[in-house]
Amino acid sequence: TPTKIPSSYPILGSIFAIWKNKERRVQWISDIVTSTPNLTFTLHRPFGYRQIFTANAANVQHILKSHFHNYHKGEVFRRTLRDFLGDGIFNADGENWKFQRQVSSHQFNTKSLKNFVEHVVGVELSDRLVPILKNAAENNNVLDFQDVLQRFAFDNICKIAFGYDPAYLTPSLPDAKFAGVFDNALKRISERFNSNIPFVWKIKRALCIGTERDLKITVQQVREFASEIIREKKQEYSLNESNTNNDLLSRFLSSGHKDEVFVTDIVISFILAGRDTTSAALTWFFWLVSKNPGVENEIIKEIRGNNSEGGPIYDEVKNMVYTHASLCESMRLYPPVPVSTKSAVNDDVLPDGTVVKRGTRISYHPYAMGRVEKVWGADWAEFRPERWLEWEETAGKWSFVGRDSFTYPVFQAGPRICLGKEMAFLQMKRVVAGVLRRFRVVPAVEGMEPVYVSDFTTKMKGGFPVKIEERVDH
Ligand code: HEM
Repeated sequence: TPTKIPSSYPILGSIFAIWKNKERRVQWISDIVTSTPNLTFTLHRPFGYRQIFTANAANVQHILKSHFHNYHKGEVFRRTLRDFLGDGIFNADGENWKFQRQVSSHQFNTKSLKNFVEHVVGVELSDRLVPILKNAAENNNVLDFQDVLQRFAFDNICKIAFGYDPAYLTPSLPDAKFAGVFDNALKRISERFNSNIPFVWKIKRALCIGTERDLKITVQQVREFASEIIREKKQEYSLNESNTNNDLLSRFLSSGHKDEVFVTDIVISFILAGRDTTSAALTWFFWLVSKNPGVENEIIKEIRGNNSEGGPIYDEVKNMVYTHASLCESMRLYPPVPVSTKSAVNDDVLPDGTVVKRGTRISYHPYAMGRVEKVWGADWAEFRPERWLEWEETAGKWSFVGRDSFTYPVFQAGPRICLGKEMAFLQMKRVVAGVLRRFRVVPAVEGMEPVYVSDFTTKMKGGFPVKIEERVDH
């Protein structure tokens, strides 16, 4: 294919092309990157700002692992997000990052994960999601499945992060105050990244006008809400030092970290990480499955093979190989985090020869990487879980054949690989089993082709309207 690199002009850079493609930034960059010989290109933004995009696995390994110390979140990223995320793990580099990573990692040990999938996810599923689906099936209602899955994930992550249940997924699908303000704050902060002239937001912030004024208000609301819960927790602690709650906040409090601002930062980062990611993955997954009945049948065979009442738990969920492959395959095409950006600390040269100047922003692009023909073959556009599987003739079952995390960096890779990866898979597989065992999820509009949009994570534009059918043979 001929390369599609946009024209660039002095001072203005490629502003016209950027502007023209602003509604489909991710797909546009993906088309360009996959058309270049090295799977790498440099976008010239206005005023001399450069940004390198790459879908080259050797470059990704270089940035995320072998030269990890040269690629930070960096000051631009940190300053842009600081008003919302403070110094939470998502917005931290160096020692501060290391410390948070270390304390939080205990939240993801086998015992915590077991508890999470059996209790937190299990209860949300049986007490909330299944009754809502049953009701929709009986009344032939249309549900926005994206919204339902976001509510599910929000309840879950709040319980993990600070042992608080916002009860966002209840039959009336209420406006939960915390979720609402969190959403608004996120939308406003991502506008900073998407503005074409990078410093305009700073002027607006200094003057406290427009979107920056709204941002200030919503961020304050998020933080007040979080602080209130934290204060309650601290009080619980002072009354009962031996409290053995297993949420993340309790873990930080019991390790002696009681600085309210700092623990608020931590909690907010975790909510951001765990909230829209699994719901985005599942939304696209259910759409793809609805279009591929052969895949749906295989998944159901696997779930029923597990055979436990009320849906499979920890060990069985772990063993759902075909479902695991189907989730990997849907995230290859629709990665919840489509692009992730680092900043070079010093001058460097990437393995493909691309020269990187100190301070340059460099983004690896999982969305493009799932579309590279040389890697996935001529049928890359097809949803085919079997590309992740091998049939073991003697055992009579599938086994999973993973890709290395640099070819498939959907969860990032290297020292900062997603902390919640295993938790996310457990949660998603439990939801898939709990839903598909009993229901069919059918797009309300036949032949629907959703529009992929993204800020930090991806969404289906306008939601995913579905009808729910209860299986007669469940
Ligand atoms: C399908 C679901 C998920 C996907 C695709 C995903 C993907 C990612 C990606 C790409 C990053 C790197 C972001 C960056 O720094 O640019 C990341 C980081 C992170 N994720 Fe996930 N994530 C998922 C679910 C979760 C869940 C459920 C949790 C927590 C409960 C979680 C916790 C984290 C944390 C704490 C980090 C920061 C790690 C660090 O900087 O050291 N993630 N994730």
